[in-house]
Amino acid sequence: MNVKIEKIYGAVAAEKVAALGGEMKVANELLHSGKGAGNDFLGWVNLPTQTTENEIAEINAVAKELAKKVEVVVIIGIGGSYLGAKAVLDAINSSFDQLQKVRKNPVVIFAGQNISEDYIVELLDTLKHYSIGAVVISKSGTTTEPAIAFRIIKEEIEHRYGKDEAAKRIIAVTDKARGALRTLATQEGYKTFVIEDNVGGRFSVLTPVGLLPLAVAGVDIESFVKGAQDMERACLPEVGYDKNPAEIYAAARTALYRDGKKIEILASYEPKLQNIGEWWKQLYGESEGKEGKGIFPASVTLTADLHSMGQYIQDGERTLFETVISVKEPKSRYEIKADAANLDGLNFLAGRRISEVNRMAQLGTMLAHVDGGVPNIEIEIDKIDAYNIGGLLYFFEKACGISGYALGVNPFDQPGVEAYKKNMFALLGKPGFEKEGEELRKRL
Ligand SMILES: O=P(O)(O)OC[C@H]1O[C@H](O)[C@H](O)[C@@H](O)[C@@H]1O
Repeated sequence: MNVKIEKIYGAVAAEKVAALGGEMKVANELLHSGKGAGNDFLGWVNLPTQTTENEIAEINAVAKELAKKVEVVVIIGIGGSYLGAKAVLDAINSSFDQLQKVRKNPVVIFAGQNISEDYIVELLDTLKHYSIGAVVISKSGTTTEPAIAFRIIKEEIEHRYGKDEAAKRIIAVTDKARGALRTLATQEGYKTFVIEDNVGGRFSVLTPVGLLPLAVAGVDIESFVKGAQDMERACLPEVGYDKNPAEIYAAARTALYRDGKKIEILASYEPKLQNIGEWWKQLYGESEGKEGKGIFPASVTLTADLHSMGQYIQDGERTLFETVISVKEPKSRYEIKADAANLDGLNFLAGRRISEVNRMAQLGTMLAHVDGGVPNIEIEIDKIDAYNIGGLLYFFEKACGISGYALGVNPFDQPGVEAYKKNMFALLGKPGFEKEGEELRKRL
């Protein structure tokens, strides 16, 4: 991985960014010494190198067992219990995975990430035609959205296969002792995997939360973890600032934020990485957005969004900066052909690869945005595969911890998320919320 920050120097001087190196180092050291805020949630820091071959083998074995039985696996979860697996799966699988006629692995789909009645009914209707299983994921075991979806999918599986067989088609990933899902899993005899207490949801993609769904879908989780392990080593505080990708990225975005750039747009020219953006938004949004502070994380997929958001990025409020995930080499190869009529005038591209056109679009856009007052950070990965994506996600986690400490917040809590939950329960008349419900209804 290469983190290139030269294209921000027009907005903040190189010396100003470099001067933050020491501060980033201190923040990075805090993540390892455990002396910073939220230090009971630092289990993710050394997680990749602590993951054993046995743990990976067990996840693969359980996934294989389930995959043998079913055509479709419904992964139920929300937030950190959903976005990581979704992001990696989309990045690694064929863009048209669900249309493959010959398949080695079950189709993996997601539920519990919304409360849409239409979504659930359409899901149940579709599942009728397939042999199904489920992986239910909730760290707390009490989150409403996945709990509702699981209640419904569990009933469907039990109805179709009976309780005993259902217990073989359902796997739970949750807290080791607490929460309704743990109680239920024990009672029903589900196979379970544990999310350790010291790993927060948005930092849990390298635990069974991410690894199990990925294994079910046939992703090489060994390489995924290996990529994260190598990145863990590359981002250690012992690695000098100049060579430390997480510290460099954290310094660049911190410098820009302090200089008035309040919005970071994560961009990619590979549509498969779109959901990496969604995962990244939770990671940075929940970690930094508190106490009236924090960079607002947004994302775009280019070139598609150049035809929608491009205008704003080029000419709108100058509070933006852009971080581009660029990919050195595509997996495939396709050359544009010559056309005798050349009505579209594109024969000048004949014999050239589509990726070359994409590359020039990327380079041209970067310069246009920089000229328009949008500083650019480039995060370059070699290719989109399990190894490189594992590394990319760990890199973002590490840089997030460092940035959060530099911002002066606890990057590992999310107190603000409770506000909507309280109101929803009150409006739904949950026992214990009667008075709040009455007050809220008056305001509607
Ligand atoms: O895994 P769960 O406990 O179900 O939590 C799922 C998600 O919902 C919460 O409200 C938090 O804001 C997220 O950080 C978390 O990832």
